[in-house]
Amino acid sequence: MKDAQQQMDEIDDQLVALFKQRMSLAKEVAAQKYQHHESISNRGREADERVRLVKKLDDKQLASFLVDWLRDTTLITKQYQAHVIKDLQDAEN
Ligand SMILES: C=C(O[C@@H]1C=C(C(=O)O)C=C[C@H]1O)C(=O)O
Repeated sequence: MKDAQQQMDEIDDQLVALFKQRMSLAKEVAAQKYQHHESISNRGREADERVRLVKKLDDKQLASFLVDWLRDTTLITKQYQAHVIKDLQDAEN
């Protein structure tokens, strides 16, 4: 049990590094969306990614849990992008 929990903590360390990387890229995408007056949400891309990743997971039992995880991740990403765009707007005024 201890060993499994320790391994989960190590995975969390990797997730934090990946979270930071993903949010940094989301910031770049947000700036491009702001520049081109595009909406934050891209439901088509979200749906395509969901299909691709569920296929990649290849696990029927885990599929709906992955979909929930992706939904939360995408929501948090879009909240961050809204925050980034607000900062860009404020900087212009
Ligand atoms: C990161 C983007 O912005 C939004 C967030 C996404 C995500 O977190 O996967 C996907 C599409 C968009 O709704 C993007 O357009 O690529």
